[in-house]
Amino acid sequence: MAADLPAAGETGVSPGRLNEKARAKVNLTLAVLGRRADGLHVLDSLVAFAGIADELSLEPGADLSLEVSGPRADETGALADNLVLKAAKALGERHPGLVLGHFRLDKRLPAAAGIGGGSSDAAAALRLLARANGLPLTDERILVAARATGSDVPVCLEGVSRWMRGAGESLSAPVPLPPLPAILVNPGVATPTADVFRALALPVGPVASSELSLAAAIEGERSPVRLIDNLRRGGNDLEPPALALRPAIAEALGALRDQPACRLARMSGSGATVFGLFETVEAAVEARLAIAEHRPGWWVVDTVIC
Ligand SMILES: C[C@@](CO)(OP(=O)(O)O)[C@H](O)COP(=O)(O)OP(=O)(O)OC[C@H]1O[C@@H](n2ccc(N)nc2=O)[C@H](O)[C@@H]1O
Ligand SMILES: Nc1ncnc2c1ncn2[C@@H]1O[C@H](COP(=O)(O)OP(=O)(O)O)[C@@H](O)[C@H]1O
Repeated sequence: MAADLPAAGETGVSPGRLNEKARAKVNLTLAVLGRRADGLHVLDSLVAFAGIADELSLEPGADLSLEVSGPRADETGALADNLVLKAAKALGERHPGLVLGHFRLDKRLPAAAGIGGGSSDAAAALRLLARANGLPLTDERILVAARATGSDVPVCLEGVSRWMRGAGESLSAPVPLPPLPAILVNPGVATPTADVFRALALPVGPVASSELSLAAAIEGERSPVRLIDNLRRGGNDLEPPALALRPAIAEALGALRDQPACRLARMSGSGATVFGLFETVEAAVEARLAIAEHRPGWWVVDTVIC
């Protein structure tokens, strides 16, 4: 797939192709604290990133264009609606004369899967444009463009673990986590985010939440085992509506829980991807092999989350 879009800036001297990884986002916990008058939901979520990633590159130039290839290219929808282009245009509107260029996306992560593939691609596009234009990632125009592109894009901008609050616009300082051996399992059912929030059927206002803030318990934790114990005290409030819409998610969670070494199995974001946490990489690989053997149609990868 390829398309050319109108020029939106001056040609800079091409310093060559720039590359960025767009890592999968994982919501280790996700509490829904209420619904705002604008309809968006107020979240409190510990967001981390996995090693598995899409690859995005940019050949800087005057014209904005994108080509998408890779095993999951077909899932990204219409090229003109790609979040890479949305992010680039959002920044171009706020920065006249921005050097743009030709993006190439190698799409490996499933789309509409709760692991923010599109958001992470959009954030990688902003990082590439920042590099091509000599802008710091803290430039206000980049932050505003990230927010305008999607709720998950700001946290994906630097791609380090943080508490994400509000509708994604409020981020904590980085929360360093020990590397967590994990597997990601997607049972092959696209799960649009808006459908899952709608299924929660929350009225506008706060919800009574019994969930304790885990921030203090997790701060500075260097032991994966204790971290997983604390994460177990949290949850994902989007699991019940997502499971009602997509029963295959319950099967994926069941497959993880059947693995004796799996210490925590939970859905990420609005699904349908679920993650399992393990104490060692070897245990994660063994579980990945076992699940993949029984479910050849599912996307099952081992990775490390941090
Ligand atoms: C739920 C989360 C958790 O990280 O992840 P995903 O499941 O999408 O990966 C995110 O908040 C999703 O962020 P993102 O995927 O960027 O969503 P957006 O495009 O901004 O919003 C899509 C739609 O979801 C609903 N939405 C989104 C975020 C939010 N806090 N409240 C909402 O109600 C709205 O209906 C919105 O129109
Ligand atoms: N680069 C992209 N990668 C994936 N999906 C994209 C991309 N650009 C636009 N989309 C659209 O955005 C929707 C949400 O994608 P994604 O960010 O992967 O899901 P989620 O919000 O569940 O984490 C997809 O259904 C797809 O139509």
